[in-house]
Amino acid sequence: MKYKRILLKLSGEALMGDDKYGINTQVLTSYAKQIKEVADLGVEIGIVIGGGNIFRGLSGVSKGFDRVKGDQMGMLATVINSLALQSAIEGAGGKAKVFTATKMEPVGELYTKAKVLEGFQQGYVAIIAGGTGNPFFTTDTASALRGVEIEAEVLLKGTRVDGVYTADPEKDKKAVKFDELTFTEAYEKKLKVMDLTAFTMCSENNLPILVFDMNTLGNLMKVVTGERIGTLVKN
Ligand SMILES: Nc1ncnc2c1ncn2[C@@H]1O[C@H](COP(=O)(O)OP(=O)(O)O)[C@@H](O)[C@H]1O
Ligand SMILES: O=c1ccn([C@@H]2O[C@H](COP(=O)(O)OP(=O)(O)O)[C@@H](O)[C@H]2O)c(=O)[nH]1
Repeated sequence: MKYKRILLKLSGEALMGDDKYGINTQVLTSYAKQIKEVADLGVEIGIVIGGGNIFRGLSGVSKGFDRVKGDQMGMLATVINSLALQSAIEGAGGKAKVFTATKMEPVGELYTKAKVLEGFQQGYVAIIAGGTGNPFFTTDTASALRGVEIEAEVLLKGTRVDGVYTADPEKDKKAVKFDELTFTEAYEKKLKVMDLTAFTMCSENNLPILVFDMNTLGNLMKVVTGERIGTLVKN
């Protein structure tokens, strides 16, 4: 096994699959299955999930919402996705707890590092919901923060592209994939791996990021067992 403790960031937008909005059951089930398989190996898994499939604070602003309210709506959207994922992991026969950045009992327990580590010892996957709890941040930043806090060995960014490219592969067919690069290279080449706040947090705290395609069944297992897929970004 390559990693014993991971922080998995799942994009809310990827959860839509081919739908226009919300949660696609097939994608959700595939995520849950992959997570359960890896948890069964004894890997300790913290998960931060986005909310872009339901609501993004910035898009609220264009509709006339106050930014802070919009961001709070976005953070609540991540809680909705987290509950769906918890339910799907349980449906697949696994064990998962939801922790929230702000008080929300009985929806989830208030997040603390200690509670997450205790959950790991009891064999639970820890879904850490509600972003950072603060507006003007993203779930990328929340995943960097929680990853550093829980002392994960790597931040696995599961998304719908299979790594970091010389340009956005969804827009530029000639883009070439990197197998590995440093934080400095990614920064200088202005490659969109994560937003800069998240990126800096990882770099300063020496938390490597591995970007990989989570929408292909079995990929999470490959990553955790050390098969070289995706792109590794490190110091
Ligand atoms: N240099 C790049 N390498 C890889 N993906 C990129 C790059 N630039 C932009 N992207 C885009 O970033 C997306 C992945 O980021 P992610 O945060 O998971 O998506 P979202 O912002 O939709 O939640 C991809 O769908 C891809 O189109
Ligand atoms: O710490 C956080 C995390 C998220 N958000 C809000 O939640 C929304 C959904 O998160 P994100 O866009 O990161 O989700 P993803 O792109 O991964 O679907 C964001 O647009 C923000 O409005 C926030 O305000 N603070």
